[in-house]
Order: sequence, then structure tokens, then C-alpha cells
Amino acid sequence: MIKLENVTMQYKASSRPALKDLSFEIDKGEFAFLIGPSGSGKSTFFRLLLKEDRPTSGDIWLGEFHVNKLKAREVPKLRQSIGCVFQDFRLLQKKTVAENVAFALEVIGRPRSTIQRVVPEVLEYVGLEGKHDRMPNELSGGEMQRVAIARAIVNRPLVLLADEPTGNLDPETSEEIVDVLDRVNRRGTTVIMATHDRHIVDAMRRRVLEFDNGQLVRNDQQGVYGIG
Ligand SMILES: Nc1ncnc2c1ncn2[C@@H]1O[C@H](COP(=O)(O)OP(=O)(O)OP(=O)(O)O)[C@@H](O)[C@H]1O
Repeated sequence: MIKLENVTMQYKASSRPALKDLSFEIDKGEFAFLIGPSGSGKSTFFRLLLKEDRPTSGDIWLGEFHVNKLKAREVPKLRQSIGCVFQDFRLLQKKTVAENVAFALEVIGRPRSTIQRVVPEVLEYVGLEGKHDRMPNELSGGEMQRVAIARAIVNRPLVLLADEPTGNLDPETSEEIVDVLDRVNRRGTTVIMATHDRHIVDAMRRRVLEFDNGQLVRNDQQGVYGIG
């Protein structure tokens, strides 16, 4: 599903590569944690998958897409196959919960009838029934992240990239958010979650990819956070 072969990423402004000769695969339907110290290359990996940057060398595949060879006109299709959630939620502050989710479908030209059908479904799926008309500033952090997840999955992406999705949440709320991601994964979406939260990694016992200095230093099938 996702395959990297000898991927190196050297930013022009940097003296050392952000990713060094990286090779690994993540299978369809996996839940994988990406761990490693700040600056080890986790966000760079996400940027390369989204084709927001080009690797200096090496090959990247995601589903049917040969990402580093993709033509510019095919990039929107790639990005529609990838949902993203972030630590800081990134909701549209002037839109309601339902409008935030609907907007993700409007921008890709989905018909209004589809939007009216699927938005309530996905909001119920993430546990936000009864909150459709709230504004983001009327939500808790956990609820904001549920909206962000709803928006990321409403178009049924192949892959969900979660970049420290629990970084701003207390431990109990973090667990609830990981439960939602787990359900999304069990529905068939491949989930990759970058995190510094050892409790979550240890509780889930899923694939653990550990980055250090742009290299893959550990790739465990049912891993733990480890001593790092
Ligand atoms: N646009 C850029 N230009 C130059 N160097 C960059 C750029 N983006 C990232 N880097 C460098 O690449 C390396 C990897 O950074 P990256 O953001 O991928 O790490 P990370 O593992 O996601 O860190 P964090 O856990 O803090 O999010 C770092 O040394 C960083 O300074």
C-alpha cells in the first residue's frame, strides 16, 4: 500500500538530510505508529507522501500512485486518497461542525444530496451527534479533534495520516481519540500516527516505526514505545 525505496530527502536550507536512504512498507489496513525525537523526519515523511515536497532520491508508492513520478495534474487525486489530522485541529472557525465537514466534500465537487446524506452519518460515527450546529469555539479539544477526523475520513480515503493528533489533549481524551482512529482503521483505512505518547503506543501494540536522525532504527510488528 505504502512503499519507500531508498528515499533520501535533503532540504536545500539544511546541511544534513532529513531522511536518509529510507526503505520500508506499510500494508493496506495497518495501523502504524511513527515515533522518534523532534526533528527525526516524521513530518517530512508525511510531506513526501502528500507530494508537498519531492525526495532528493528514491521512490515512493501509495496505492496505485508512484508518488515521486506523479504528474502535477494527478496530484489532487493522490491527495483525495489521503486524509490528514493535526495536533492543532485546523478547523474553519467561522463554520459550524457540520459545515466544516461539508466543506471537505464541496471543494471536491460532491453533489449537495450526497453531502446532506453523508455529513450526519460521519458525525455520528465519530461521536458528535447533537453537535452539528456548534461553532469550533464552543467545543472541547477532544470534540474539535473528532470534527477534524470526521472531515478527514468523510471522503473515505485509503490512508489517514495523523500528526500528533493527541498532542494537545489530556490522557483520557487522548484515549478516546485513539479509539476513534482505531475504529476508522478497523473499517479498512490504513492509519499512520506520529506520536510522542508512549502510553498510547504501549496500549495499542501495533506496528511501530522508529525514526532517528532521518533513519529507520526500528520496525516492530506489535511494538512498544521502548526506552527512547
Ligand atoms: N522546509 C525545511 N527546510 C529545511 N530543513 C527542514 C525543513 N523542514 C524540516 N527540516 C529539517 O528536517 C529535519 C526533520 O524534520 P521533521 O519536521 O521531518 O521532523 P519531525 O520528526 O517531524 O519532528 P517533530 O517531532 O518535532 O514534528 C529537521 O532537521 C528539520 O530541521
